[in-house]
Amino acid sequence: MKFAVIVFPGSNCDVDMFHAIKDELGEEVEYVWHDATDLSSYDGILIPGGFSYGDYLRCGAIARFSNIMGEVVKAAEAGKPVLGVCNGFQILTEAGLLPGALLRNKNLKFMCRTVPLKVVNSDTLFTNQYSEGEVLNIPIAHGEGNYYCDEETLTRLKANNQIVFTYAGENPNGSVEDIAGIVNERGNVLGMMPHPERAVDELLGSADGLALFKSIVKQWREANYVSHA
Ligand SMILES: NC(=O)CC[C@H](N)C(=O)O
Repeated sequence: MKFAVIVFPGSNCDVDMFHAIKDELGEEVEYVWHDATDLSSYDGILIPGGFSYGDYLRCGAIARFSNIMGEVVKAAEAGKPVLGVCNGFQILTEAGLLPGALLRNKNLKFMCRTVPLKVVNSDTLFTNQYSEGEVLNIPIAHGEGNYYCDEETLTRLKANNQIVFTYAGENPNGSVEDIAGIVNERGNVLGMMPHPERAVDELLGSADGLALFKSIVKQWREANYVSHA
């Protein structure tokens, strides 16, 4: 399986994401600069965290207009897995690929720590290697991680099982219903504030994020299995 890690000016988790895929997962991965206009040769699209365009005007608000985003939309429409972590999640909401918005943390501070994260839906292509209700240790590092959506959207998210992760301990940022990660209705676009790519080896303090990437690969291999019998 071949992944693209999209790099914007100001991305700073691109190297961690690349490392997670190449060294920990052992899959193919390439950096793709935000100016590129073709993602057709990639099977999975990863939008890493960081401070794209210095977080002006809002986190992700400028990155959403980069050339590459038209291709990210195409990939999502084609059913390819698209994962946005932290700034990546913010970009996906700004682009309209995921509902809702990420607001300033309720305490107005940048928060950087490992939090307990609950797997609410293990029936997605991103979470099939977890069990429902499992609690993971995954780092957060954000200033605008306070997930907000209106009542109608929340009702829809619940009805379609689109809430994938919630904060299991104290809600660190004020997110509606402790939401930490959601998928689109089709289930192939995941946005999450915590950083699974920073939790792929016990040496980093946790390896709980690795199964997320393994889930993507497992689903892809099953979907693209070619019998030579
Ligand atoms: N680690 C990140 O991706 C941070 C995202 C964004 N710059 C924020 O502070 O909310």
